[in-house]
Amino acid sequence: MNAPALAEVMADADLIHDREALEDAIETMADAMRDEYAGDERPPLFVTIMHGGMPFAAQLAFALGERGLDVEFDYLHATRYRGGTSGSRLAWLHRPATPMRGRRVILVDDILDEGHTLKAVGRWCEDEGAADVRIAVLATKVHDRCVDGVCADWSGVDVPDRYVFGYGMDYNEQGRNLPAIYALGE
Ligand SMILES: O=P(O)(O)OC[C@H]1O[C@H](OP(=O)(O)OP(=O)(O)O)[C@H](O)[C@@H]1O
Ligand code: HPA
Repeated sequence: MNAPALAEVMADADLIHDREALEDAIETMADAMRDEYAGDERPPLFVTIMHGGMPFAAQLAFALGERGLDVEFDYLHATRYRGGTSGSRLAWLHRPATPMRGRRVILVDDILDEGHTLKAVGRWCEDEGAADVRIAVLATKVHDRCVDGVCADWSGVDVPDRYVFGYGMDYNEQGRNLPAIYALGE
């Protein structure tokens, strides 16, 4: 069966965080991140987790640049939801090309939900020899199902324990470019 169209879903959805709130949260996060890396000789490796992390990563990168912190870009694609609303086995679609050995790595993603994605990706970076792996997410979902030992070093906003979309996050591959976060109607 086809998923409902975005317009239908939006009619029932709740606005959770508007664009202004998200942009403010990103600015605040950039202040803290700049302080963490300001004294380093080499720029951190800023790894965007596709697809969902892309809009947030772009905005965070500009906010860091504005504060004088250079970052080196790479990206990876690992997916657990594949357009659906519940997670399954993690599939790697692309791994970063930049050698991780000795690098300080920032993993940049839209949401920390149950944490399986960031746990697996973080472990892979460590296995590749990263000196330090930190996590920056736009949103953290509030529940008690997060895998042990995974938490974001920087998180913009909390979201309720509902399926959320917008600002990079999809509802059946729709709505990623909405400039706010919504929750599916209950
Ligand atoms: O904490 P978890 O429960 O592991 O879920 C979080 C992950 O799920 C989403 O990715 P998704 O698998 O939907 O891939 P996509 O970004 O390409 O949509 C999101 O972008 C995170 O990477
Ligand atoms: O609530 C969610 N929305 C979109 N993508 C996600 N990936 C994990 N949880 C979510």
